[in-house]
Amino acid sequence: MVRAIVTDIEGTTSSLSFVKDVLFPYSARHMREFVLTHGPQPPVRRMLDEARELDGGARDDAALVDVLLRWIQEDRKYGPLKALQGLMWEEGYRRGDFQGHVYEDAARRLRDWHARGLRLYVYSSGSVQAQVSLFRHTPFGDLTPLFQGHFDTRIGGKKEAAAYEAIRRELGLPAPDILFLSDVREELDAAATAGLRTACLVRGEGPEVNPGPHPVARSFDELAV
Ligand SMILES: CSCCC(=O)C(=O)COP(=O)(O)O
Ligand SMILES: [Mg+2]
Repeated sequence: MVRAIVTDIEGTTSSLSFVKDVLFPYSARHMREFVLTHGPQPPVRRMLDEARELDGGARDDAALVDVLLRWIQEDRKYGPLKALQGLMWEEGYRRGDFQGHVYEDAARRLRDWHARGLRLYVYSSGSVQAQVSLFRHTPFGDLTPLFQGHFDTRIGGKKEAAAYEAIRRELGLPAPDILFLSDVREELDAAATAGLRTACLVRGEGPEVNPGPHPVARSFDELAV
């Protein structure tokens, strides 16, 4: 029996184009000014130092911004980049520059599952802060009360079975009681290796999705939960 659902965001609850065409360009446009303005603040400084370490070069902030902009273009899922983006996006949501895109079927079924007592979690490469901001500012209102917890890549990479084992331990449930939803075959393979149930969302947006052996759903309405 499914007792908990862990969901990906991009391509699953939310459209690829919102992330690629709204969020990523927004963070690219604001990166330089954000680093100059907030760089001296200790939490931002730590993120910048981590980014510098990852890049391997002792660069100044101006050069580091160029590295961060390249990482955005290359869709790198690096922790410090994701943490910086999360802070910038929170400003964007607060200013009303955009709202968090969530498919109508996802918002409705998440509410339904929550009302039925299922435990709901998010696992995304976006930072926990970015996840909370997105679900707090949706056209369907604040969806954050639906979730019992959030995971980002601090628990491990989304294509690594160990990350799903760690999530299972955190949830304290047998693996077959947990359903993981994603639009990426390798993420689903990793979750299945850890013993979780899986379903592949095929939203019909972007490149063709190869679901492999995973059950396919075109929307949350097609999930048998
Ligand atoms: C929290 S929304 C932004 C998601 C993001 O930054 C990203 O790289 C997409 O990651 P996902 O694991 O949701 O595919
Ligand atoms: Mg995804």
